[in-house]
Amino acid sequence: MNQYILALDQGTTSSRAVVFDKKGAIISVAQKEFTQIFPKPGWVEHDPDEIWSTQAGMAAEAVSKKGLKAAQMAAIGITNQRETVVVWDRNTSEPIYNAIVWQDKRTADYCDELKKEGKSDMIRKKTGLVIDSYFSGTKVKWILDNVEGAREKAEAGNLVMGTIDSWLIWKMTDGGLHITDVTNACRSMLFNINTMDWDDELLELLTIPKSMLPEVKQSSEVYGHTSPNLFATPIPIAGIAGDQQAALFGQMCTKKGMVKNTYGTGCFMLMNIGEKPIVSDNNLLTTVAWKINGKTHYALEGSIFIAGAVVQWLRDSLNIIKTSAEVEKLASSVDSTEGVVFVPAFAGLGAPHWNQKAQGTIFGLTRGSTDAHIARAALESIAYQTMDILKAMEADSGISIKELRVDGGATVNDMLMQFQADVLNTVTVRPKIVETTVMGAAYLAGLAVGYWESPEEIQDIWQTDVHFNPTVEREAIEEGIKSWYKAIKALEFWTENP
Ligand SMILES: Nc1ncnc2c1ncn2[C@@H]1O[C@H](COP(=O)(O)OP(=O)(O)O)[C@@H](O)[C@H]1O
Ligand SMILES: O=P(O)(O)OC[C@H](O)CO
Repeated sequence: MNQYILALDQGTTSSRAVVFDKKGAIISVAQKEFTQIFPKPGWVEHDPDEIWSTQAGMAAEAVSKKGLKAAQMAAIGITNQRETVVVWDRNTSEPIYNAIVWQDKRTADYCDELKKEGKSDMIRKKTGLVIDSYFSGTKVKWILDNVEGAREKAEAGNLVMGTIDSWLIWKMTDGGLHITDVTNACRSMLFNINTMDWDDELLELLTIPKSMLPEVKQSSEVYGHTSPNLFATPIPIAGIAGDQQAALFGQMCTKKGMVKNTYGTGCFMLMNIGEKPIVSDNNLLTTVAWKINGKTHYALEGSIFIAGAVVQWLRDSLNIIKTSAEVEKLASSVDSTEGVVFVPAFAGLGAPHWNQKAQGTIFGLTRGSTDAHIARAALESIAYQTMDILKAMEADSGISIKELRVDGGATVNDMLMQFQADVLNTVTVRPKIVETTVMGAAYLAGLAVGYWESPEEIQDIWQTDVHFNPTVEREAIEEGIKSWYKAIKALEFWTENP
């Protein structure tokens, strides 16, 4: 009987399940979007039960399509939207509040207080992170401080917390496992990336009881098996990684200096920096790339909060396109933005600016500006934000980047990919299979159970589809870059002078 790997990708906007074969080919896919909850400006929540029901539903669908059977799955790998956090009751498995999503800004003022108290250096050295509401720790503190009775219950040992990987595995094992992996733990602002353990000083600072925390595991090992309530045959759960680290692995950026950028809701660029963490001098994050066979690899990361989401905004709020795909045609209908610059800071600005209070702004509008100019400026903003991060990465690592491997939903847009290559003046490489996030999770699980023998075996699966080479004259591009920096400066002034 043929054996396969089932990989689950619980993303910000949808839950997906994909079955892979040994050659890395996709055998079946199931995907479902779920509800985004915006209770107040700047707040973003998900219903943990809907996350679970959509993810479990998609897993069941993927393993039963095309005559497949659960018993054929050699292992399950899990990858997930990171930082988004759930607090639930250890005894009933009931969440006590919605999941607070990574984009949620409700703890921005508290983060500013921590900065004023002079905690930035200590937190950066221990966690590799800048203080920002993006990370899970302050979100958990908010739940404990604001949900009635939560703190007492937590202190009595009755509440547990976890990122989406923990929550899914808890549900998949009927509460049998409360675990996470190093790549998710390191996004909590509670985990020390030098000692590779939860940090008591940070837990005390954020007043989070240690009893709430999951056990931290490697990214590739057999953690346990699914409960018989999920699939008739228990399947080993054998890989966990946050989605961006999974994509780095799925892109086979396994050597120091290799870089990938994922263009989804946000954009996340990661550079493999080897087995020693580098503290960034340029406002990037240092993050754990993976831990396999006892060896930890680190990455520098630049996180952009709004990338493909700006296209959704054009579609859903401005209604100037009907589908995301239409943006390419509209943006290509003009040769330039005619001076329009769009900074889509709908959720503040992430790396390297870290401006929590920045808001989306469009500069340079004239009576001649049209929806096409705005659409083009929106796409260009994705490339400019990526450029800011690439420059910071080169400065931190001292490595000049030779090629950028790309993946994620927005990479189907050839115009965007070409513009990206032009702005970076660097070749942009799109692989044949752009499902690298979920593939990364499959690889991690497959390696743990011996489905694949070694990363070298997997290396041969990764294949290039298109190389986008820089083409245009630098002059026009440099003009555009100058305008982008002017816009970022103006936005800084706007937020500093409320
Ligand atoms: N042709 C396109 N051009 C630009 N952006 C696109 C295009 N098609 C989809 N997108 C964007 O890609 C994102 C979805 O990518 P995906 O990798 O599935 O995201 P996520 O994992 O964050 O949910 C959406 O924000 C969508 O607007
Ligand atoms: O679900 P995605 O692909 O938007 O990724 C979200 C990131 O993990 C947030 O850090």
